[in-house]
Amino acid sequence: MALNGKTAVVTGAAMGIGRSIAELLLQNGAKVAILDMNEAAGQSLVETLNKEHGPDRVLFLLCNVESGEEIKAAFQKTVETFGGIDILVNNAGIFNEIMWEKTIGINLAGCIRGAYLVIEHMNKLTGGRGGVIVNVASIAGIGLLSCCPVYTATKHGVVGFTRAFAAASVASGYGIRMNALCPGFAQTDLFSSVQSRLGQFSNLAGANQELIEKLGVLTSAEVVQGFLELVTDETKNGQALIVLPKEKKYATFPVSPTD
Ligand SMILES: NC(=O)c1ccc[n+]([C@@H]2O[C@H](COP(=O)([O-])OP(=O)(O)OC[C@H]3O[C@@H](n4cnc5c(N)ncnc54)[C@H](O)[C@@H]3O)[C@@H](O)[C@H]2O)c1
Ligand SMILES: CCCCC[C@H](O)CC\C=C/C=C/C=C/[C@@H](O)[C@@H](O)CCCC(=O)O
Repeated sequence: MALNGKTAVVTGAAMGIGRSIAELLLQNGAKVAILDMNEAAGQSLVETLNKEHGPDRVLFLLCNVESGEEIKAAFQKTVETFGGIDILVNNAGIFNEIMWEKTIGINLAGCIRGAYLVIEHMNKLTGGRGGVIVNVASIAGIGLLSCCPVYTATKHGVVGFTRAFAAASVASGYGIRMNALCPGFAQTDLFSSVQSRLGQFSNLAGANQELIEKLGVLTSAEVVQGFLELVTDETKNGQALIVLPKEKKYATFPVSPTD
């Protein structure tokens, strides 16, 4: 899929990985709706991007992905402004083992909520032009991170949802691809604040630090190169792309648990 002229919606795009994804999409000629619950950061980013990319290509919409109503309204505004939605990036996420139900509500339910609400705008069976959804999971969606069982569960959930939805979309003729981006540690606000949000497993902070030193830390710019591949390569559907500082590879899964 060529990005030029396409319309993308990116959740949690006021900063961090989401911001880098929005910038990459703009650099490649797409129009972008930035959804975030941080209004000050979102408005300030749009002012910067308007100067860099010209007016009328970027839109900030205040939206908490915990609310289906807010997501629905933001998608509607995007369609009215840009004429449709071709790409959805479910990126909004938090790391908080203390507020674990909120973590599930944002990281996993927020992703499902976004996907199910964008179907009406993309589904070829109901007059849409098809599209692609990328869910920002994590390598904690493939392997475990013992310091954060709930974060790990949400990201495993995102990967499972991605694989099953992709198969369901093919079987149903929706014309919507879905892939999961699975980065390792990346230098963002989420990453910097982990220590104070480990809750009952803060005793495992040291072991986690050793893992960080072993795997290294990605820049957001490195993460988004993987994203570009998942969006533009039309052969990729139901894939989970692992991105680490020195390598990029697709996750493999057993064909069937009974094999
Ligand atoms: N930083 C890492 O090491 C890392 C690694 C792998 C995957 N990820 C995933 O990447 C995604 C982005 O993380 P990041 O590191 O850029 O985080 P970040 O904290 O830097 O940015 C997250 C953005 O999401 C927004 N947000 C949070 N909750 C929201 C909500 N309910 N509704 C709307 N917006 C909301 C925040 O306001 C912020 O702008 C997350 O899903 C995270 O799990 C991060
Ligand atoms: C505290 C992490 C905050 C950022 C979370 C991000 O989503 C990044 C996750 C990055 C790395 C995950 C690595 C998982 C590795 C496992 O597969 C395994 O190799 C290591 C198990 C070590 C352990 O017991 O925790």
